[in-house]
Amino acid sequence: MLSPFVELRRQLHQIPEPGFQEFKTQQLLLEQLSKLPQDRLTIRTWRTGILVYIKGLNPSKRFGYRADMDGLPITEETSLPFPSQHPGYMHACGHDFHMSIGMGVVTHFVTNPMQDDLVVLFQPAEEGPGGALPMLAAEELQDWMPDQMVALHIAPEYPVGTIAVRPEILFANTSELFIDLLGKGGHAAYPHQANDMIIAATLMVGQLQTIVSRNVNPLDSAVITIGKMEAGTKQNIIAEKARLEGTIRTLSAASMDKIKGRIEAVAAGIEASFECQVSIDWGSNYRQVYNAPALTLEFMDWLRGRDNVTLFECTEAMTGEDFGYFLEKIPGFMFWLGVDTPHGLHNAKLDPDERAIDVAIETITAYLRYKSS
Ligand SMILES: CC(=O)N[C@@H](CCC[C@H](N)C(=O)O)C(=O)O
Repeated sequence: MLSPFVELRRQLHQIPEPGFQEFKTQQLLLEQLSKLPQDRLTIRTWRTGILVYIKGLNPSKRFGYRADMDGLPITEETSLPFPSQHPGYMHACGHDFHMSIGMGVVTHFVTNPMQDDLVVLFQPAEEGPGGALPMLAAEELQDWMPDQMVALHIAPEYPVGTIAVRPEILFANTSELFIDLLGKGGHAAYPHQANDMIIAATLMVGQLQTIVSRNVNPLDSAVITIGKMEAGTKQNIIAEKARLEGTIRTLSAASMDKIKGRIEAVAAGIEASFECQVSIDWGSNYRQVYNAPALTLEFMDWLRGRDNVTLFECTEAMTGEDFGYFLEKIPGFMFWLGVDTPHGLHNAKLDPDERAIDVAIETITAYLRYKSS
């Protein structure tokens, strides 16, 4: 028999939706919540997100667990019997896991309350444009603000039963990057009468790749990835426009500022040499995920005494997470949950091991009960 939370994960897996369009996801979660005993439960919605309050027995503080909700624009290539029913979208970053674990935590505490209160936040739009910052500012959260936050992220590279974490920085600062190049289109046979934005954009991609290697201190990790490039309309027309879409990752805020300055300088150079216009949009920016040192070390010590999990002290990762905004305001931490699959995050074949769902629910509920006693 499948655990109800594995079953829920499979239902969620079939309905991945873009950020702030998680309508079916919200409805499914609300339906699940309505089946639970209601005496300790208060539910609020905010945009496509959900805030769930579970009253404790004799509360003196309020804990928070956050699960992100959105899917990614990826066409699923798994051979799962419950694939995405939304063409071109997939839960390829584990948010289906994060939500079903969140529901497992809610279900546990409505039937076995702890001393303290708990707020479980189902947060939209983690992949972009970022739901954490506006959710933190939402009226619906102000009188429910937790005193401590916990969140997790699935980790394909670790076996089931592994929890990987570290104090201080876990994930990088991020900035999206959208670059539009506007030149002059023309006939393929008359390049001297046009400004070809395919040539300008490809040169720009090459120049962007020199920034990390030449301008950033090698001891301070940074990444610039261009993940999408669009240009042109037909094989014999010189492209008037090109667009590059990417992301910047840095461990330090200073490197982020420096990289942005260098990108502007590269753009000015391309404008001068191609007599074109280059405009840059930094999209959404996420703060680093900074795990509160004392709480994280205490969690790690507590994990060492558990026999259903193995603790691994990991290094920082260049992934980003808008949970960093929660940790900027509220002490807490994020950890990696091992789900043992050869395919990485954002891969069309990602197939995390569902046994990790119960491991996570058990670990989070036991930890919160320990903290609440
Ligand atoms: C855990 C994870 O994969 N998070 C995403 C966050 C994306 C932030 C933003 N859209 C960007 O691309 O900068 C990641 O790609 O790390």
